[in-house]
Amino acid sequence: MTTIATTNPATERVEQTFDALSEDAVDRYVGRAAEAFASYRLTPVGGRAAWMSAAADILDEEADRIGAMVTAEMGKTFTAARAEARKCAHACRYYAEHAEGFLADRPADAEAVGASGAYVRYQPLGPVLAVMPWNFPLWQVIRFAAPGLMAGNVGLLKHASNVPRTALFLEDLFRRAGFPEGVFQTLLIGSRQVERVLRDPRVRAATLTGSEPAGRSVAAIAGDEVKPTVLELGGSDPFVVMPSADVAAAAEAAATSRCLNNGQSCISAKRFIADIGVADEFERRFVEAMRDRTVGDPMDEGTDVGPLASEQGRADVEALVADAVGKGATVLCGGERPAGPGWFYPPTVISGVTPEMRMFHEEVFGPVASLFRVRGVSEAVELANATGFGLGSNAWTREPDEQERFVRELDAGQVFINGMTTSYPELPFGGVKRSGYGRELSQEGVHAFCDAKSVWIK
Ligand SMILES: O=CCCC(=O)O
Repeated sequence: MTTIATTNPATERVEQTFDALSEDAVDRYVGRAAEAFASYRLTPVGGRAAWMSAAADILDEEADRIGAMVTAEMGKTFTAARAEARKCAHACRYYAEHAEGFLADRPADAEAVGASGAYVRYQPLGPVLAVMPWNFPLWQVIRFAAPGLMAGNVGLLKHASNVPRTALFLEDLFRRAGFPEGVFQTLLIGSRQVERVLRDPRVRAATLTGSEPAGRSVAAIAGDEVKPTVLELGGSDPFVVMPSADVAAAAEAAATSRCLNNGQSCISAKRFIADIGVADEFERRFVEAMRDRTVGDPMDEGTDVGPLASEQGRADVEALVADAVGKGATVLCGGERPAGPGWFYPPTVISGVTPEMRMFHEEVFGPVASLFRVRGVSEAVELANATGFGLGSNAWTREPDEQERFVRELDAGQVFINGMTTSYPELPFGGVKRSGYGRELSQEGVHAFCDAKSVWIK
């Protein structure tokens, strides 16, 4: 039985528990979604845009309150939680402004197909089940919902069980913004109830951001039902530093990326690969920057790193570090949990990580970096790609030829040169290999849940 509860990771105190919906209730929610879709799909895009802009205004106006709610549920710093609310507002506005263009009919060569007119029309799929994680509990949902709803779909959210207040807030947000009843609903359900919803013929597609096992399971059921899916799974992003790089800037960005969201972001850089020409300097600066991060109360605006979201999450990180150290790796900073309540874990840098260690292959979902040394671009690319994941990637070099090689050869859905991987509504987001498939955000995110209907007229 899944516990749906708000437990403050900084205090370990359970603040509120929630009952999961009964099967009958879930059935009513799905029915309401199907009914809402029948009329919502016909609403003009301009009307949807007005509601989406209203959602953006609420997110901006209430960013402080929303931020405090998120911090209390999953432990990210208040500063980061408030920034997340504002980023969501920006995304809602972006789709309100651009969706009409993304959804416009695309003309085709009528003469070539023997027609007097031919074009492609983008039409919504229907109710989409969104299975979402706790790490960016607002943003991960908005990343689907803003483009998805603008395209005329309706959403059913199954959020992670540790962020129920945020999940309910999101339903309320879209209702208050003016979207018709049933267009966006939160299902407070456990993961065992997901299969039934996904197999319901009224649900037409699914999107999942989360772990690889969860992705496999949802994709397998959806495949059996012949329903499309978008999967955004884990990552173990490389961060390469070459001799021509601005090493000071790279080291600071490296620490920011690794400590982002208390180390719990799929696109945090996790494996730091420095060319031998700058490895000593990079290591010194990076370890210093990681040591300088302030760990503490996530509500305090001076805190850089709050607690991990769960006790299990911290135990998983500790097990990966212990495995590496037990097999000969060296801890350069951090590596010990602090005393006292809260699921804190300090920024940690580890060198000497080898393929025998779990950390070499697995995603570390906490502020722990592994450090490697290579000679030249070919070795850097080989090591960067020596992972089953392929979400984001970062390379620091001022040499145009090297930049082009990293762009071409890194196996990842994103490559950032002289910067850290970040998601933007303006750019498609997603992974390759075991990091998933399909794209969210930008025009691709709108089309992900559309049928491209070919129209031929004589
Ligand atoms: O955890 C992965 C998503 C992070 C983001 O979209 O910024």
